[in-house]
Amino acid sequence: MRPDHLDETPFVKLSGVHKTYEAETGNVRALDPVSFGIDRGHIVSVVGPSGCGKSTLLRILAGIDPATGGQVVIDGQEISGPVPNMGIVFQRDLLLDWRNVLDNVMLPAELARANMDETRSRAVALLSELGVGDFLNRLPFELSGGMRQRAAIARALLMRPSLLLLDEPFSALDAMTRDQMNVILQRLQQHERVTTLLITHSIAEAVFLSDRVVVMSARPGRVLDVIDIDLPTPRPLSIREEPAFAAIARRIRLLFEKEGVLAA
Ligand SMILES: Nc1ncnc2c1ncn2[C@@H]1O[C@H](COP(=O)(O)OP(=O)(O)OP(=O)(O)O)[C@@H](O)[C@H]1O
Repeated sequence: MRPDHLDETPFVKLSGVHKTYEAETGNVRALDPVSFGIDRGHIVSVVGPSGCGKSTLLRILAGIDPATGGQVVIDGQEISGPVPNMGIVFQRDLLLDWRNVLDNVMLPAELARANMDETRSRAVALLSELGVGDFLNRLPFELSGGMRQRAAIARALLMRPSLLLLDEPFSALDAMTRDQMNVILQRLQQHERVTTLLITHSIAEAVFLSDRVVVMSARPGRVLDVIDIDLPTPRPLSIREEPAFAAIARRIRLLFEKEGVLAA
């Protein structure tokens, strides 16, 4: 673990970010001060138990929910409102039912009044890379959950965001589709190199996809450990059976066991 969980100059830097919700039924301390960094082009995962403040952290980073205290700096600028040029994917894909796949992916280009020809080529290329190039004219209801989520990822990446936020994007998918999505996302990241924060409940997914894993305690969430994942990339799924991978997963599991989050 780095002494202060921070790099010299990470692209994203959270310093002492904390959050207390003021609700009518009383205050909810959701996040204790959290500090870590995300280097440019890296994927950092936040893994932690339900209710530990992971989504809160993501919303603070997106600038759509203010922190109670602390500082978020993105590319040298402290954020004070919604972060421009950000891509976001939630557990629910939020595709528009009446638009076909290509038109769903093109939505951010329309909103930004971008050059439609150029962005359409990028949309088609992204969808092909994601394995849904043959489904451009299909409506969302005609697609499986995994295919819908691929379209949602293409939409989030279309405008080349400087930051990609993934809030448990694969947790509604079956285990095999989830594995497949992990491989696809990793392959895409090999050339997109977009700075990414991934929120997940899955230790294996976090270790497989990430350059760094932030391990959170139960609510109020605090950082239990920040682990740099030095496994070579690209990683085949079979890496999960290798001792180095298993050792990292075990280290994270033991932290949760020690906290009483997982039964020992
Ligand atoms: N707007 C709100 N007002 C009051 N409390 C809130 C609000 N949003 C979240 N909370 C509380 O803050 C805590 C953290 O919520 P959050 O959704 O960030 O957790 P999470 O780790 O993402 O959970 P999960 O893994 O189950 O999605 C929870 O106890 C939740 O009930």
